This record gives sequence, C-alpha cells and structure tokens, in this order.
Amino acid sequence: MGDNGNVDIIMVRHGESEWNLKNLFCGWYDADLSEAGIKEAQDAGDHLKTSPYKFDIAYTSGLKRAQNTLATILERSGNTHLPIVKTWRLNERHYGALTGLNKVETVEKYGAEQVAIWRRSYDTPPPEMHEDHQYYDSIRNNPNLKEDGPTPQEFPKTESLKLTIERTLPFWNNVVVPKLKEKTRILIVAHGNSLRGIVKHLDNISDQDITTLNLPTGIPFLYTLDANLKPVVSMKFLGDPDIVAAAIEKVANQTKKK
Ligand SMILES: O=C(O)[C@H](O)COP(=O)(O)O
Repeated sequence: MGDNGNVDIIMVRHGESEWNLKNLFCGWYDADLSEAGIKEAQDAGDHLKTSPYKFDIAYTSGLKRAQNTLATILERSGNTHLPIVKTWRLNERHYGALTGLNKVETVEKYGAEQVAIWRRSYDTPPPEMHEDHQYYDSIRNNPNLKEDGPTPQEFPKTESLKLTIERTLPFWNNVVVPKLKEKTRILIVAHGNSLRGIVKHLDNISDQDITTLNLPTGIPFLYTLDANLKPVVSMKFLGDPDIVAAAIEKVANQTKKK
C-alpha cells in the first residue's frame, strides 16, 4: 500500500505459450507454457521476490498457461502460501473460428487489415466457432472450466474486446474493487486481451486508442490507484525498458512474415 492511502496492484500476462511459439490464435484453447514461457514466469517471480511488492491474494484465469505462470511466480517469489482464485472471467478473449490458425497464414488469406481488426479492434469479433470446429469439444468440455466456468448461455463462440470486457468487468467490480478498497495486495496473472480490457477500463482508454495496445508475455506491470481507484501510476512495467519494448514489438509483429 502506498504511504498516502494509495493501493498497488501487480498484473502480468502469462508467459509464452506453446501456441504463441507456433504463432497460432489460441483464445480459449488450453495451451500450456513453452520452455521460454516457463523461463519468463521464473524471471517474473525472481523479479518480484527482490521487488518491494508483497501480496495477500492472487487471481488468475481458468486456463493453464496463466495458472502455471502464477504457480511459477509464487514459487520463485516465496509466495506459495498465497490464496488463489481462478475465474473464467479472466480468460483470454475467445478467438472463435480463428482458433488454431497460424497468424501469418491468416493474414495471407484475409489480409493484414482484416486480421488487425479481428486482433485489436474494440467491437469486431472474429467469425464464430461452430460445433464442427476442430477445437470446439476440447474447449467446450475443458475440465479446467468446470470449477468456475461460464453458464451454457455465457459460453462464447467468439469474442471482441468489448465482449471480453463485458464478462471481465463484473469480476473486476464485484471481486477486485472491494478488495482494493480494503487495501488488499493483489496479483493478477491473466491474458493479453483480458488485461487489455482491464487497462482500458482503468485508464479510460478510447475504443480507438486501445487498438494500438499490445501486452508482452511474462513481464509484471504495476498500477498504483488512489482512494477512488483512479491510477496515479499506470502500467509501469517491472523490467528493463528496452526488453519491455522489444517484447511488446514481438507481440505486435506476430502477424508479419519473419
Ligand atoms: O490468444 C492468443 O492467440 C494470444 O494469447 C493472444 O493473441 P493476440 O495477441 O493475437 O490477441
């Protein structure tokens, strides 16, 4: 907690997943971390261990790439005692019919502008995933989503950032905000687009400006919020600025040919 009644919260996107490594649209497919992603999680934990930030509770999604990133961070930072709450509302946005497609090949098929709209626009979702989709069953029947999963009516077939925010914000407002008001020290490990939604909300970023925001994998960032939960520090990455910039650029360039 800050001296003047402010409250800190640390958030981090999961480490690189096996599907990030293959440059596939992942969404709700339950890919695990790649070797590099495990190392990113270890480095994040080591960094937090030597940082001034302490935690009372951690929140993560219903997907193993975030859950395993959190477990590694907690282990490396000496926080294995921390209570953990998992919720589907922190899941990555559902990428619909694009799930499993290679990002560069998708650009070759549909064009860079259309893919940029699907990836980063505010309210244009990718095409829906139908029941005959290769990954429909593994996503719909994921045991990881049974504990605190969406109702059948809530289970998405695709999501825009807007739709993602609409299911993430109830969790933020009903669970996280009361804890922040009690000055609870929170760590959130989630996904690129669920975190983009939280950042958009906290910094009141416009629907247009959010299209340019990319979040790197595995690098924690700090928000310091005042008594009204307005940011006094926004998205301050805990790491070497050059490394952070390169990691952000890497995400932005996933749709470009190597
Ligand atoms: O779901 C995925 O494919 C990634 O984790 C996020 O992909 P994006 O950066 O292309 O939105």
